Amino acid sequence: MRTFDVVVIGAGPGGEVAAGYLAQAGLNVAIVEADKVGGECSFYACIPSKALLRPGELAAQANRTPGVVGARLDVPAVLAYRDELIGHLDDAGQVPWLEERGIELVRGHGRLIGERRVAVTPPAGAVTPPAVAVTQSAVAVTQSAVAVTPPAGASHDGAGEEVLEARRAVILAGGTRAALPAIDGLAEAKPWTNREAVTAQEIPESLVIIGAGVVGVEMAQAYTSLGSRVTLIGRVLPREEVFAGEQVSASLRDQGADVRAGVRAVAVSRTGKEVIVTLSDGATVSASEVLVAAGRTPQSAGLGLEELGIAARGAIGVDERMRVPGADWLYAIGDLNGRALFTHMAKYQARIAASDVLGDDLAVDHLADGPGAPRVIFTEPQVAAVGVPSTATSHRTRVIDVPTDGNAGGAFAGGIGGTARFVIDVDRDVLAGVTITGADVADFLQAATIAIVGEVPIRRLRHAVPAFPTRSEIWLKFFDALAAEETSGRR
Ligand SMILES: Cc1cc2nc3c(=O)[nH]c(=O)nc-3n(C[C@H](O)[C@H](O)[C@H](O)COP(=O)(O)OP(=O)(O)OC[C@H]3O[C@@H](n4cnc5c(N)ncnc54)[C@H](O)[C@@H]3O)c2cc1C
Ligand SMILES: NC(=O)c1ccc[n+]([C@@H]2O[C@H](COP(=O)([O-])OP(=O)(O)OC[C@H]3O[C@@H](n4cnc5c(N)ncnc54)[C@H](O)[C@@H]3O)[C@@H](O)[C@H]2O)c1
Repeated sequence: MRTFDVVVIGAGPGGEVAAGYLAQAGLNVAIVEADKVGGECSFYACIPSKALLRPGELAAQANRTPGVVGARLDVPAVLAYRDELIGHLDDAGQVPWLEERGIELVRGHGRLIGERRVAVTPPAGAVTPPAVAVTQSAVAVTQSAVAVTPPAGASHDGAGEEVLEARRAVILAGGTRAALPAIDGLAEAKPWTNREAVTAQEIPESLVIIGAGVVGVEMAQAYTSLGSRVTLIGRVLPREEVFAGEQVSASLRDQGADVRAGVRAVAVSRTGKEVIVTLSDGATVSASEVLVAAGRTPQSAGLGLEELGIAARGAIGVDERMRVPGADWLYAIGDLNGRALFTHMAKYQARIAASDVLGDDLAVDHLADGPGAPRVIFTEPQVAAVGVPSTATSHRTRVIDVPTDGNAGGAFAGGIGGTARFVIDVDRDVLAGVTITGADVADFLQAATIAIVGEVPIRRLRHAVPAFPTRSEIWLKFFDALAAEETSGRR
């Protein structure tokens, strides 16, 4: 048995940042990873999806710009660029980051076998790694060859397990996998999940997407731009401001996608090369492939939690320090705790958990976590939002909408339009939520996040002057609209 100060299970963005933070503080840290260092984000989620989206976004923007004609995609080159960014599904490029910080990487599946004890089962076929074919699609994904040689001093039981002991804490950071909803025939139809969608080597002639949440709309955007005939099923971005879903739907339709927002998928079947999806209104849609984008399942089963008396179904509940109630040595961060399924929030929670292990207090009264966390959806238009939508707050609010491109800077922005909505908590005189749609609005979000997390009073915020001619003048338009309302209210 080897002993460390902290053992982290899962080397996605959450686990890596927690391990890095603790190692830099001088602690002796092990990180256990069953698949790829870098996690879902690096290989099957954020990075490849954005690599597929960005070229189409740029080409569309260029073609909307007066004086530019004929920008178009070279699809094989887009896929090659994506493959390069995900290291051809080999995590060798990620491991040095751990090594440089002196973090011990232990390959295998980790599970708790007692207080501060983790058993690691080496990956199946660890000595001669097999090629794992993902057969349900045009994709043949070969897992990176990971030879696991037991390190000096390691002790293994008869099943090849190694036991690690943590002096201080265990941090669970195992993330999620795509949920397969109970739709008749879905599993048998071998649907694509996010993994096949973002690693495909061929673009199917047509694609039907079940679920129009974040994964659904981003993949609808990407595959439409890459030449697939896309049908998107489900209410579009139901957790965001209604106008955001409407604008994204309208834009996808303009680009040629078939958006069926009022229905749900109720049955799926595959006949030969065709998948047929039956909708709740009785209609059917056929396509070459079906992508299920209907939410995520936390990877909490098989972690040994039930044996420790901790509920192990679904997301693992945590307090504001990311501690699992009833076990002061155990933390759960990132997607696994279900609070805010974003890479930046996994990394944020990692810093909170690590600082708690170190006895510092980063966690006091923070407003950044949970459903109001900052988020950007990389469609055309992009949707950048932080805090609560106007429909989801119980406070007395006032809503101010201004056009995203209704300022001098917007004249150069590619002509896609969009809306910037500011939701004011009237009693506290602070912003409760901001949603901005439009071309290239992702980086607008941080100003709104600072205003909300900093609880900057609106009367103070008016003195934050945006430069001319920048698109940040949406803030000026917001203050103008607010002043106009106040003036007319006084008359
Ligand atoms: C298609 C798609 C696109 C996305 N795009 C974005 C985006 O643009 N921006 C954004 O902020 N978020 C995005 N997300 C969400 C983002 O991917 C997640 O929020 C993020 O990956 C969560 O990080 P994590 O560290 O919690 O978990 P993960 O990245 O899921 O990593 C968990 C790791 O733990 C390992 N593991 C699990 N259980 C065990 C175990 N028992 N033993 C050992 N190892 C284990 C897994 O193999 C994995 O490597 C996207 C998600 C999807 C599906
Ligand atoms: N840009 C980003 O930051 C980004 C990108 C992708 C994913 N993510 C994260 O990943 C999470 C998971 O994304 P997701 O899209 O899988 O989940 P989601 O929860 O955002 O959306 C899933 C949608 O599928 C719908 N659905 C379920 N069953 C259905 C059916 N039978 N027919 C039609 N619709 C059905 C649900 O009602 C829901 O609206 C997101 O919440 C987000 O936090 C972030």
